Amino acid sequence: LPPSQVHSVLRLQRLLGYPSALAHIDSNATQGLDLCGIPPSPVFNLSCNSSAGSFSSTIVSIQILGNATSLSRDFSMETLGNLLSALPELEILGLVHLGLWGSIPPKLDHLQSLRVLDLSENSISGALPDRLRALSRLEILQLKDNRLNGTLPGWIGELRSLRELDLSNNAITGKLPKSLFSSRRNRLERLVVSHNDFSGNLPDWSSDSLLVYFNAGANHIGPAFPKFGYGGLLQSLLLGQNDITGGIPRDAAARLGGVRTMDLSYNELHGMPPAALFRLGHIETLALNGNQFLGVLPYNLSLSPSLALLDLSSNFFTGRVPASFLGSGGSVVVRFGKNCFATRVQQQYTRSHCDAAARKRAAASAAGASTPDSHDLAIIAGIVGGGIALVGAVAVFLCVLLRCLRQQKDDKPVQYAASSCADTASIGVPSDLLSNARYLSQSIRLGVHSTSHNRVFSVPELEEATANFSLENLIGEGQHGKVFKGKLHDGTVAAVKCLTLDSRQDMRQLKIHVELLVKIRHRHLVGYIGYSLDNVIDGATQCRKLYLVSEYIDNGTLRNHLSKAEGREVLSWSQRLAAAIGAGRGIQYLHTGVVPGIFNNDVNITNVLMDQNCVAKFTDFGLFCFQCKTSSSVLLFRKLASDKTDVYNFGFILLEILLGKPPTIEDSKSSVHPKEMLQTEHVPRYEVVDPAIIGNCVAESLTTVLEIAAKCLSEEPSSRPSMEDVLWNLQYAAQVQDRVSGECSEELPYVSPPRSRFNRQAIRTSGITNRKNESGPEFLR
Ligand SMILES: Nc1ncnc2c1ncn2[C@@H]1O[C@H](COP(=O)(O)OP(=O)(O)OP(=O)(O)O)[C@@H](O)[C@H]1O
Repeated sequence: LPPSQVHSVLRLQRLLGYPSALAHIDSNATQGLDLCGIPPSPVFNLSCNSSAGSFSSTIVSIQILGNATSLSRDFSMETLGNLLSALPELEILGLVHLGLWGSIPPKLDHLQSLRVLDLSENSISGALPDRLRALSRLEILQLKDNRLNGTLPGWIGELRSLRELDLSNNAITGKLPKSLFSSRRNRLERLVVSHNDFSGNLPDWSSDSLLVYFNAGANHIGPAFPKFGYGGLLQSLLLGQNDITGGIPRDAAARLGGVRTMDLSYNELHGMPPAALFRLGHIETLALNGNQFLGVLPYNLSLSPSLALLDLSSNFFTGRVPASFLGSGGSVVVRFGKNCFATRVQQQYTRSHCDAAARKRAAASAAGASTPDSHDLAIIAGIVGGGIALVGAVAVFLCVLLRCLRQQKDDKPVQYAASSCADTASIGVPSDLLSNARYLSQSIRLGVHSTSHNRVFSVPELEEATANFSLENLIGEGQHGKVFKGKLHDGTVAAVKCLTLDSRQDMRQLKIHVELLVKIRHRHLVGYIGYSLDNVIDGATQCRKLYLVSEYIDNGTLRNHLSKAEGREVLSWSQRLAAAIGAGRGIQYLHTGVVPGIFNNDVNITNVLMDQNCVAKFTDFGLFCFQCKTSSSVLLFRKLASDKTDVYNFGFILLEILLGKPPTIEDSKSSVHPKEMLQTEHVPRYEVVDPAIIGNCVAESLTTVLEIAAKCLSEEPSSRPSMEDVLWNLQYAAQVQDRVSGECSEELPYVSPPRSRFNRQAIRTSGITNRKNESGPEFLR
């Protein structure tokens, strides 16, 4: 390399605060430094080109993946721009998760050969500088997860070579430029602008657009439904959480014939979705939930055979549930709760709830407060036939009224009952699609780390990481298989779990499921970093291997922390509550934060791992369908599973934190099984509680946990509480404890006293909490 280029790399290393990705570059050894010879790794890649007949090379690619949260005050984007402009042959530039801050340096326009520019996951602010329009060879522009603002310039769609643009998770405002949607201007196939502040209608979509993937979820796009050209190539249309109002035009299905994933959830769509939408030839995921659709779906509504997930929940549908939604044996998951269907399946509201919404909509249409949907418009057009506007308005009113009346007549009179089930639906986290990147951004919003690691590993890579799955690296073995400790290429220490699969299992569905699992991120879940699916099928067993790679959590299980082993102090009552709340939050996220929910999660105290900061993290989730002998459909599994098994098993975790040891008959001082001690006929006794917590544990707090544990362990699933209810009680218990003892276990929201007081009287009189401390709170003695 010419010395000037070596110098630039060394200056870059200094400017970026010596990130660990560049640790192997000796900044003092300018002489003989072979930058072009450094082998590529997942965090650093530098490649060079040497032209024929020339003795020197030139740098054509630099990719650095950092782990910084922010760079020092001395950092300057301008300096970065100057420095990079000294590498004019650069074709690929990736500076990801390095904490870069400031505006994009205009000088990047000197990099005329640039094909890939990736500055994702930094803190870059400001607008896109106009001078970047000179980058005519740019094919991929990734600026996601930054703080960009301002409007999106029209020239962005004029970059003739552009194939992929990702601006998600920024604060960009204004309309999306028309140029982005025309193949005459660019080669764009993938456009991701989700989680910004874009507003206004989308420009008409020309039929020659090459877009295959379009994600503009979580903006303010609307009110008009976008107009798509016929015969487009679009496969993923993600427009959830926007402001699109009115009906879905009847010809939308014909225009979107190739779509596999369609998310229109959480808009303000109303009327009736066209039946053709449900029958799209390639559709796999269709999310229409969280809108204002109303009316009666045809009982014989047919669904496309390719459909795997249909979400119609949280609308105002009435009448009978279409037969296809309840059909058994198929692999489609249909969510239709929170409507007013005449069924007790999934949670339904009473008919009056939906009728009120229908009246409101009719009134709004009549008052012209909202745009009438296209169907209404067609009828108006027919009636009015180009007549006077006033007559038109009256006609709209009459028409809507007539439709409502006809609809009421058609609906069979059914007794609608409000569901008595606890509301386990999503709270705050919107429904989502299996393949939607919003999972990641939601997770990031929930305060979790970069997801850059998620990837497919090769088997040799994992063999290298675990020294050929050597015994020294074996951490343990559970019902799903062996777990090994391993060191990945980039130095990350990971746990590698080997699962055995029946080769007859539907690999496509399994892959969808695993790809979802590796995207899930939550503070209280051990994240899966990636996976590897071995293609070799064992001739004797007809099984194949799946390796799941997850974060390595090295502070033992919650069970380890309840006994004095390895010089560890046992957890206090507050700490036990914090751990239970943490694990519970992780499990609740699996039930309600992912759609369809993930249940039957092998909830078990040895699957609650403690990190160095004593934060509890639940692991092994989503593995219910991986046993070798099972060949049933993954999606069907998910459809049939419920949260009540997890709640039951969570009861055992609560029991163990109370007892301080595994709840087995042999260990119990009593002849009654500890679980039964919590039931009505066997009132809990003082002796069952771990002596280590007696004395610092507030009686009210303990009683609350005893009660909710007893409820979780009810034999009858319908008597068990939801995870949300359990958490609510645990938070109350922690709050009572912390207020009195002054221990602060974790930041907890304030909760009022528990709603359900299960068998409180029996427990109170059992001798467990009946001694009042004169000087204040009741401590258990
Ligand atoms: N991500 C991880 N980091 C550190 N240790 C782990 C991790 N995952 C599992 N382990 C450890 O590996 C061992 C085996 O775990 P595994 O989950 O397979 O079985 P288990 O929890 O003991 O039983 P079960 O199969 O019933 O869940 C346990 O000791 C567990 O603590």
